[in-house]
Parts: sequence; C-alpha cells; structure tokens
Amino acid sequence: MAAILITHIKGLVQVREPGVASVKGAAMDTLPVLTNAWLWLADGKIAGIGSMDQFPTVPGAEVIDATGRFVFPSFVDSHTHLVFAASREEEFVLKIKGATYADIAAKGGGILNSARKLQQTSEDELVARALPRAWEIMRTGTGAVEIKSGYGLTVHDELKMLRVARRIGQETPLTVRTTFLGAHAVPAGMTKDDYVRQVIEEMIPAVAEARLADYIDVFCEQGFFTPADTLRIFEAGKKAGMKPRVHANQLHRSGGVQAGVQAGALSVDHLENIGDEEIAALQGSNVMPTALPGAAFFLNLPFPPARQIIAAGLPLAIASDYNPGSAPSGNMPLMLSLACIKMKMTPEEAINAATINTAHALELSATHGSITVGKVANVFITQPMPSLAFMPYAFGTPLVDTVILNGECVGGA
Ligand SMILES: N=CN[C@@H](CCC(=O)O)C(=O)O
Ligand SMILES: [Zn+2]
Repeated sequence: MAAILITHIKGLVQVREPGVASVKGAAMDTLPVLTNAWLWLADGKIAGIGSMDQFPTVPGAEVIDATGRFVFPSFVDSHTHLVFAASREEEFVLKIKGATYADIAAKGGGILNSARKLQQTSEDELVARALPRAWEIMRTGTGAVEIKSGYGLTVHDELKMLRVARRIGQETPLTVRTTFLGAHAVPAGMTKDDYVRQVIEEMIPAVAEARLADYIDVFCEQGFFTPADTLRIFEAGKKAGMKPRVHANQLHRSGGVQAGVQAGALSVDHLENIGDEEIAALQGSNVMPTALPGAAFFLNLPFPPARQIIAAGLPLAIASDYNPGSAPSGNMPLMLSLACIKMKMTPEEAINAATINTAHALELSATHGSITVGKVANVFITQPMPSLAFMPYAFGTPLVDTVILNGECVGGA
C-alpha cells in the first residue's frame, strides 16, 4: 500500500490527541486546526502530522500539494437508510400540495410504500441500486456510515436488507455499521402487538444468529411504536447483543428521548420536538443527541434546538438520515450548512458534530472522526477555500475534491 504525503495544507482540520472521544457544551465551539501543515498516510493509517516548518522525508511517498486547501477527517454519518428499492418523489409532490408525512403514512404510503417495493426487489438488485448512493456519499466526504434495515418488515426481507447493508461495506471502501430497525412501521394486515411480538420472537433471534446487525432501533412515534413497545424491543435486542439507538421525537413529544435514556441507548436521533424535559433527561446520561437537519428541512419540521442542547452542556451530533421518504440526500456538507443556517450552530460546532461526535455515536472513536496518528487514513482535501467557514457558507458548492479512504485515493465507480 503506497504512502501519501499531503503538503502545504492551508488548514488541517480536527487534529486531536488520542483519547478525545467526543466534545460537548462550550467545547463544541473549539475545532483544532493546524495551519501550513503536512499529513503522512501509510499502511491505511495516519502515520504523521506536522507543520511545514519541520518537513519530513518520506521516501517513495506520493506527494499531493494542498496549497490553499483544507484537509478534513472524513465525515461519519451515523444515521442513514441508504438501502432502499426506489425513490418516492410522488409523495414529495403530494407534500408540496399540502399532505403531511403522517397523512401519507396513514394511507399506506411512506415506509409501507418503500416496504412493498423492497420486498419485490432481489438482494443483488438492491445492492446494485444502493452502490451508486454509497459512491455518491463518499464523493461528498463520508468515510463511515450507519445503515438501517426497516423497509423489509418481514423476517426474510429484514435479513435481506441487512445483508445488502453489510455488502456495501464489503464492496466499497466505506466503513459500515448496521442497525436492525424492524420496528419502523406496522406492516399492512397485522396488529401492532402481533408485529412487536414477531420483532421480538422471530426477527431479533434471526438477525442475531446471522450476526447481521451491530445495533437495534425503533421508530418511537405516535402512530408507530410507543415508549413501552420501544423498551420491550430494546430489552430483547440487548439480550441478543445489539445496543439500542432510537428514532425519537420527530413528529411529536413521543417519549422517545426518555425511552432511549432509560434503555442506555447510544444515541437519540431526530429531536425536532423536544423541550426542557427531554434536555433534562439527557443530562447525566451518556446518550448522544443527534440532529438530522436534512429531514427537518425536507419535511418542513421545526429544527432541533441545538442552542439549548449545547447550552445545557450536552454534546450534539449531526447525521444525514439519507432515506427516500424524509431526507433524500446523504450530502454531509449540506447538513453542515443546514446546521449553521437553521440551527444556529457555528461552523466549528457543526464540523465537530459531524465528525468526532458521530464517530462516538457509532463506537468508532478509536479509529475515525479526527486527524490523529494511528487512526484510519480517511480524509478529504477540499477545493481551494478562503476559510473554514466557507464550507457551510457556500451551500451546494461541491467543495470536497480529493477523497482518500483507508489510505487510498478513491476514484469512484
Ligand atoms: N422517521 C422514520 N424513519 C425515517 C423516514 C423513513 C421513510 O419515510 O421512509 C426517518 O428517519 O425520517
Ligand atoms: Zn431515520
């Protein structure tokens, strides 16, 4: 594996000593940047970091001159549903004409629409449809991603979906973590209680036996699954070796945050509808609050109250929620822009939220999320930029230029 030496870097972003797992509260506004720097990548790892004043000799290394450019650690996208059979722009048009997400779901659209299509699509075909999305997110700076099931809704199709997610990790340079989200919606023709029983008694054992999921998730929401359902499912998931994370408080103050805290979830995600009680519940817990600004934007929901969350001394993570129904984009630079523009986060806070804090939420802190010697060589070089804040400011401009994953330049497929 060839070594790469990136020289004359205008700003090497998110340089951390080993052992910094996440940042919270006021510390989120501090983003360590080494100016006029070099970065040495070897054997798939970050091998050295320094200032151009003390320039190293690395015989045989490919040299990349990054004059005028910034180098970032790859984004870690800790919440996606990027395995799906088809887009849902027909629902997008219904929403433009006034229908709500809940209206569409109540008429058998939404998640059930995606489930019908996924059930009719073969595993190989799902891989073929998901791979271009995976390459697209790599080209916009993502190096590690969580992928959920939840459009299968039968034992057979949930397993199929999780196998597809695992294959994305095998067939691309992305680091992939998988999450079993059987409790995403109640399938047509079943009662909720019967389905919850099936999730617990049939799906969780089958997923665990096949070792297909690292985590377990529930859509804890009015009209979907209650906090009591969520806690029962998490109990069974934990016994089977899957740690919880939860879709919480997207459409209502559904009790999802409190359920996540009670279950010791790794993260509570969405948070469009939270207030003082939910923030108090998160204080004193180790749960990572995670905002999904693409979903709030696309559904015209209130944005998660980032300023209150950070002022309460909590950490905050930002992920894309890439899915066909509520967030059809996995573009993390766009998520940074939305976090800054709509949630009033500073560029430093947003970049911390999408790198080190999402790595923590995926238990990848030891290997991803910062420029630290010994971590995986997942970085990207930007187009020339006047400053760090230019990235979220220039929303929509493709600023991610050269992508390096596992120490190799990624051309794309
Ligand atoms: N809210 C639940 N799940 C997804 C949306 C899924 C869909 O509409 O297909 C989300 O995180 O937004
Ligand atoms: Zn989601």
